[in-house]
Order: sequence, then structure tokens, then C-alpha cells
Amino acid sequence: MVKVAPSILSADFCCLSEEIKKVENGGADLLHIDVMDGHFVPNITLGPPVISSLKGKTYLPFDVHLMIENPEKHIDDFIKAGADIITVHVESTVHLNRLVNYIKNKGIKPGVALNPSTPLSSLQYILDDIYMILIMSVNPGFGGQKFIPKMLEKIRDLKRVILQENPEILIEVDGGINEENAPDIIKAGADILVAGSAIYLSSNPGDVIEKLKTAH
Ligand SMILES: O=C(CO)[C@@H](O)[C@H](O)COP(=O)(O)O
Ligand SMILES: [Fe+2]
Repeated sequence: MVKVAPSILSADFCCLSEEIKKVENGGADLLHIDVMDGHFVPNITLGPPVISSLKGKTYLPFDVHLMIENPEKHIDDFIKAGADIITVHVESTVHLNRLVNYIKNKGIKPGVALNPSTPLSSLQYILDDIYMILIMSVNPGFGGQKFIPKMLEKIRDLKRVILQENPEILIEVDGGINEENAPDIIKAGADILVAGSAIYLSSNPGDVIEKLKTAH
């Protein structure tokens, strides 16, 4: 069954621990935490102090999505803050191999994210080192955007062609996911669905999580 990672970007920031409990009780598998620096993407969100303050407030693993320039400069802070998975964008660093292996050697699961227009070929020489690939299905920076339909083809190509030799790598899809498009995204090959606004702007987050998990 597909896993669901609610993004706290669309949660009410004034009461994050209650907001996290809502999705924990609603059956979430991971907690997706979007870190934005106002440079790599045109928005600023939160950093290591907020993440470490949430550790111990939930048993959900922290799936930290870094949308920051030069992530290598800050990686130790995110590790110390309690990240379980750290995903970095291929577009954000010129030393991806070094960074991914640094994360892995610290005992954290490394993920690699691709913006919508970044080709899958950029993953070719990093596949042996990673735990997860994050396919952005919106241009990163904001919650509540529309899913880019062409990304279905990208997920299918990733699953069928690129991951033939590394089927254990998880495919996470992030951006514009809801109950209506989840079946197609799952059919294309997603293992983890990230959803922010669909879950947090709903009056019943647990119901949406359940519908995403059982979509087919
Ligand atoms: O990384 C990002 C946006 O850059 C995402 O994780 C969004 O936070 C998902 O929000 P929705 O598109 O589901 O509202
Ligand atoms: Fe994200």
C-alpha cells in the first residue's frame, strides 16, 4: 500500500504539535517537513530549531525536504535536529555525490529531489547511494499549487526504465496531490504521496489520508 506523508507547510504554524497529532492519529506514515530559504525557492519557511522542537512530539519519522542553496553548509544542523530522511535537490548543489554519502554515513536516509523540468538522467550516477527519489509535481516553493500532468510520464519512466536495476529505491511524489489524482499517481509508480493542502485544509484530515492510502 502507498504511504502518505502530510506536509506541515499547510498546517497552522501557531500549534504545530497539535497539527502533527491530527495526522499521526489519522494514519500518516511520515511527516513531510518543507525547508525553504528564500533563495533556492521564493519562499521562507522553517529551520532546524523548529524541527528539533517537534522531535518527541510524534512517533512519525521526519521526512525533511530541503529547498535551500548549498545544503551541505547546513546538513549537520538538520541531522542534529532529528531528521530521519533528508532529501536534497540535484539543482541545489554541485557536489551531490559527496553530500548524499555524507548523509548516508551519518546513518540518515538520503533522498534526491528533481524539479519538474530536471531530466531523470541526472540520477544516473547516484542511484547506488540513495534511499528515495522525490519527483516534484509542482515547481517548489509553495503549497496549494496544481499537479503538473506531465509528471505522470516522468514517474512512469522512472519506474520502468531507471529503477529496473534499483527497484528498492522509493519514489516519493510531491505537489498538488489530492483524492482525485492519487489513483493515477499510484498507478504510475509512486510509493509515497506527499500532500499538504489536501490534508490540512480539509475538515477531516484522517479521512483524506485514508482515501489517499486506499486510492486505486
Ligand atoms: O515541497 C513542497 C512545495 O515546494 C510540497 O511539499 C508542498 O508543501 C505540498 O503541498 P500541496 O501541493 O500538497 O499543497
Ligand atoms: Fe515538499
